[in-house]
Amino acid sequence: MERQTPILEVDHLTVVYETAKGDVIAVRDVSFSLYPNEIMGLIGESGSGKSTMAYAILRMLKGAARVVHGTVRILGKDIYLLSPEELRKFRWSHFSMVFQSAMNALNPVMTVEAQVIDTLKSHRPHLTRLEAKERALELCELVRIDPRYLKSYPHELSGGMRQRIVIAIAIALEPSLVIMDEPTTALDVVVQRSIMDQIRDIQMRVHFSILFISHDFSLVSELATRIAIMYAGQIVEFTDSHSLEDRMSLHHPYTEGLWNAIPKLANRNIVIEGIPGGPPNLLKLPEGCSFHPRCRYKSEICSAQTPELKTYGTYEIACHHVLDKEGHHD
Ligand SMILES: Nc1ncnc2c1ncn2[C@@H]1O[C@H](COP(=O)(O)OP(=O)(O)OP(=O)(O)O)[C@@H](O)[C@H]1O
Repeated sequence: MERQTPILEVDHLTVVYETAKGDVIAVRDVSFSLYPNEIMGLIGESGSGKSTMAYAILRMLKGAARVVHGTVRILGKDIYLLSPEELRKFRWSHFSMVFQSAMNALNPVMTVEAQVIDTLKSHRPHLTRLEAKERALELCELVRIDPRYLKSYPHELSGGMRQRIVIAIAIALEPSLVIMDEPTTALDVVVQRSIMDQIRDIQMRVHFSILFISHDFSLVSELATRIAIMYAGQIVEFTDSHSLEDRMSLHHPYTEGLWNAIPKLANRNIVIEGIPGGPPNLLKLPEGCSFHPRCRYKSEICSAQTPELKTYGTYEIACHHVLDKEGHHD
């Protein structure tokens, strides 16, 4: 299939937190592209650098965090070369975001309708109030919220409804890219499921690309077609979600560990295996492959040489043993 021009291009991105103890390299030389209408998942354990990468892409890093290398292009524009005013115009119109905490994203002293209209009018000043109100109604329909809630304040809505409103605001200006960072994590499982279904439904109706960040592998594998697996600031694998289960032996050992840690309904008696050990200290990564101290397949080369991402069919995997680890399976 011939690929279109990417919506998002991340090229050799490296982000550090400058701390008294030294630079914490939270994102290390990450490159990938996201294409029109594509939903790409980004998963990894807590502390692997997912949120830092999201904030870097959005040019929203704060405090001690710095992009020290690499570029981020959205619709071909290097967003770090935009002036603050250009960035303000570009954000929401071309890319937007949905974070975990809807409560923090919404203004507690404005009605939902005022907030939707505010976003619309600040980027499309020529819209009349009536047109903005009509668009707010349309958006309500899209996220399946009864329009009467437009007159409510955020605290009057449930967590799931608030998150739907945040999604409505994120897509209000028809951006090409929406970055979602754990958008359902704060919600209970039933609401989480309904929001996931809705995200898929909205994306099919209005078409935009999504970078969906989560630590929940099963959630991501249901939504995304392509998945990036992040470990200690690096992408160690790009995989497609269709054949995940069938070909588990042909994945990075970390991917295998994350997958095996998911409770499977069909196999209730199976003991869930976690990944031994914990994430490495980002101030001082292990030599060679940073996953090797936790890896059951490791050999001498793993502590001596950093594996590069290599292509295996539709996958890219950074592991010295991906082809021979099959024989190690119990
Ligand atoms: N302000 C900071 N100063 C120093 N290090 C930080 C700072 N914020 C984050 N880090 C470090 O950067 C690394 C990446 O953090 P990040 O929050 O991006 O990971 P994450 O994968 O999104 O984790 P989570 O799922 O818990 O949000 C972590 O090891 C974290 O300790």
